[in-house]
Amino acid sequence: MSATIATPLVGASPGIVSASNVFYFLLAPALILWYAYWKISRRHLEELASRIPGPAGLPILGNALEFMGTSHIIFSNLVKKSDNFGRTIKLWIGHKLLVFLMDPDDVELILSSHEHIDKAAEYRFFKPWLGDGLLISTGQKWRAHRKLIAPTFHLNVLKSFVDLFNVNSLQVVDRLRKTMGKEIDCHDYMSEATVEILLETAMGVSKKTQDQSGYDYAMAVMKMCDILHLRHTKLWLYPDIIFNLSKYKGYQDKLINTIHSLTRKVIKSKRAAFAQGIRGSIAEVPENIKTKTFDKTETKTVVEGLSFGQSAGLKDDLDVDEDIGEKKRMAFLDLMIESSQNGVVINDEEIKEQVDTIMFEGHDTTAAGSSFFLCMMGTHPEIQAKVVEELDEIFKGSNRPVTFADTLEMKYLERCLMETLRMYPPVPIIARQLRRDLKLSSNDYVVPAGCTVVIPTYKIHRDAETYPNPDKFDPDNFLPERTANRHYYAFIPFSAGPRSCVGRKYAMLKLKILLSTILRNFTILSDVAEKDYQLQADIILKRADGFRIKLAPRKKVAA
Ligand code: HEM
Repeated sequence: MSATIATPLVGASPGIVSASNVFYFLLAPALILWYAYWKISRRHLEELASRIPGPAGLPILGNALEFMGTSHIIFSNLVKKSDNFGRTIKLWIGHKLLVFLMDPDDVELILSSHEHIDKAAEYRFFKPWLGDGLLISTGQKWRAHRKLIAPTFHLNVLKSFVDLFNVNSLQVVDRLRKTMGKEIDCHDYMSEATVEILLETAMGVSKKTQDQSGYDYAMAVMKMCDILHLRHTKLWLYPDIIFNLSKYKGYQDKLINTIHSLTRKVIKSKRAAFAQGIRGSIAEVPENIKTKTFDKTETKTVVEGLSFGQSAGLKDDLDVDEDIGEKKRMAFLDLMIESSQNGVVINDEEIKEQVDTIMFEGHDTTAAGSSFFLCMMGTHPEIQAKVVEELDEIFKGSNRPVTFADTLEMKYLERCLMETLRMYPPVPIIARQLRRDLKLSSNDYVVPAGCTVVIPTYKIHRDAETYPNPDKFDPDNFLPERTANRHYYAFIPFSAGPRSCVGRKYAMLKLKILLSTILRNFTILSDVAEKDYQLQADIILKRADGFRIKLAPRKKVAA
């Protein structure tokens, strides 16, 4: 159908104009008006931004060219460039303003706030995968679900996981034993193990009943993170309309399908167990691994601060002292299913979103943390020897499994773990959307509403004013006398405040059991110096060159 309209304005010849001519005739002024309105609405943001220091950018593109090249090149360029500025830096990616805050006083303003809790717009790329789960949701939904989920990671729930942490750690040791003397990428082993541990503990299903290996799931997650990182750094892939036309969309759909098929199976098998009246994990623990017989720790032990990854003096909703009652102390997926049965707090779709979120956040972070730890042990044999000396003191050559009480004795190992998380924080940046102008504490700058505030944990943890000799792996950075004098917000591997990591205590307990079990069995060897690590930050911090180590059997100390 031809769309023409008569117009008296254009005379008799030809007497009519096509609708498309009118459209283009009106489009130009409309665009000019829209641009003028857009510029005026951004005047405040641009004016405040102009006072904040940052590298010079190009018209329209801003600093987008800084994000060219491989993940490793982008990461090392940004880290190097940021050394030329102070603790507040701005960057423009096209029209998007990013303000990096590195002063712990300013970091505190954001992380301790109950107002600045909205995640940055870039987190929306996670949506097809994680839906509106705890990591990205905000407002009332986030508050209600945080309140529901945080108690499922209470220490008393975690203690019931100790045996399964042991069983799974011993199975990793069996897998690693087959690699003696060969160079391996330990991240492959850690990813598989951390997925399987999550399945058997927080999800409470048996990994044997899942007909997909933890490794396949972990690899799909890793590739998904590559795509998300690409979208974060390549300006043209921001709009869905362009991304959906790119080759990456089909690839992403396939990966999400692999990831979601595991989630669906997990929920299905948990529901089936629930229907049979089974509560708690259905994964089996062999009799000889059950620690009940020798762990004499009081059930109500409350351990805060550094033992569980938090700067001494900081508290969050995981540090609840009171015993919250037997009924409420359920593991994550048990509680989700039970709550959904009355449909009020959480519905089926929301359970899926939360399971996807916990499966991702719970495995990839700890896989990176444990892999960096093993590399540190290989690169610093003298430090490894001290960790082993402490383990020999605790276990006296016995093969017995690790108890909760043992983990509290692993003070030196804990300091090495903290130092690993300082130098190689698995979540290297945290980003929030600012809804209101924010006057900084450390200087006179005002960060404008509408920008993305970036908290670069990696840089904050390597600040020479806070950590003398920041690029040296020194577990003594976490001696009580040193931590006591440090700003709480200068060490934030698990973030802090109301949106801190809900899995912080889970991660610390699991890592101590997993890593001590590996070190009791093997000597870790590595000939790659830290300066040669090729770091990349595809959402989670990793080594682009692989986490390469070798293992040798360790001789047991006599009992
Ligand atoms: C070494 C291990 C871990 C590290 C370094 C880590 C770090 C973090 C960080 C920095 C955040 C804040 C992210 C942001 O604001 O964008 C976070 C959030 C979160 N983490 Fe972890 N995490 C670890 C392990 C875990 C584990 C084991 C779980 C679950 C079992 C978990 C579940 C979560 C969840 C659900 C959130 C979102 C919390 C919220 O927004 O309310 N994490 N984590």
